[in-house]
Amino acid sequence: MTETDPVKVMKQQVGKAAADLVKSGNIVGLGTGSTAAFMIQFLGERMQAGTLTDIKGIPTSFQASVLAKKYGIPLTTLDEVDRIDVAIDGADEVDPQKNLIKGGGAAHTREKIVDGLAEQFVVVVDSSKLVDSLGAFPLPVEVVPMAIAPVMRALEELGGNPEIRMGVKKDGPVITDQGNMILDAKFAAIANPADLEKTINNIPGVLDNGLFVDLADIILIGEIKDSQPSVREM
Ligand SMILES: O=C(CO)[C@H](O)[C@H](O)COP(=O)(O)O
Repeated sequence: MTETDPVKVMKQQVGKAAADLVKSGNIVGLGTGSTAAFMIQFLGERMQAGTLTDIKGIPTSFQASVLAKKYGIPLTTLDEVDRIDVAIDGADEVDPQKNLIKGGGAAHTREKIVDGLAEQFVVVVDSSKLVDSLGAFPLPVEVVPMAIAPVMRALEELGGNPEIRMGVKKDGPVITDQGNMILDAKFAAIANPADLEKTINNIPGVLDNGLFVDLADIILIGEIKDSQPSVREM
C-alpha cells in the first residue's frame, strides 16, 4: 500500500479487513462509497490470487456495479438469488448502538434493501465516523421529484431544515440511480433514530431516508494508533 493520506489509509485497511471476511461461494452485497470501493478492489484481488472463488455480488449502486465489473466480480440480482450471505458497506455516522446515517453518496435506498436482506451486515468506516449520537451529518432523504416542495415543508415541521442536494460538475440537483432527488435534513440532534426513520418514511413522496436502525451486525473501524494503521471491531 503506497497511500499516505491517513484517512485513505484507514479506509484501505478496513476495506481489506472486510474483504477478508468473505468466503468462497458467498453472495455479497457490494456497498457504495470510497471505503466500500477499497473492499470491492480487495475482493477482486483475492479472486485474482485464487483465495476466493465462486462469489457473486449484488451492487447497491451504479458505482458499485462499475467497480465490480472493473475488478472481475460477477454480478447477480435479487430476482436470481434467495439469500445474501454478507453485505459490506460504508457509513457517514455510527453511534454506540451501531445505528447509522448513510446516504452521503445518495445510494441509501438500494443500500438499505441489500444491507437489510443480508444475513450479516458489516459496516466499514474510518474512526472519524464514530459519534455519541447521530445527527451532525445532515440526514439524506430520497424524494420523488414532484413531491419535493411538500416533503420539504413536512421535514421543516419536524425540525429538519432540509436542503436540496445539488450536483458537482452538473448544474441542478443530484438525481439518484432511481431518478429521484435528495434532501439533506439537518436536525439539531436525533434523540430517537427508530422513530424518526419511520416518521420520515411515512411522508408521501419519500422513498427512504438514511437512518439505518438495528441493521448493522459488525462495525469494522479503521484507525491509526502510534502512527500504525489498525482495524478494530465494534
Ligand atoms: O452511504 C453511502 C453512500 O450512499 C456511503 O457508504 C457513505 O457515504 C460513506 O462513504 P465513504 O466510505 O466514501 O465515506
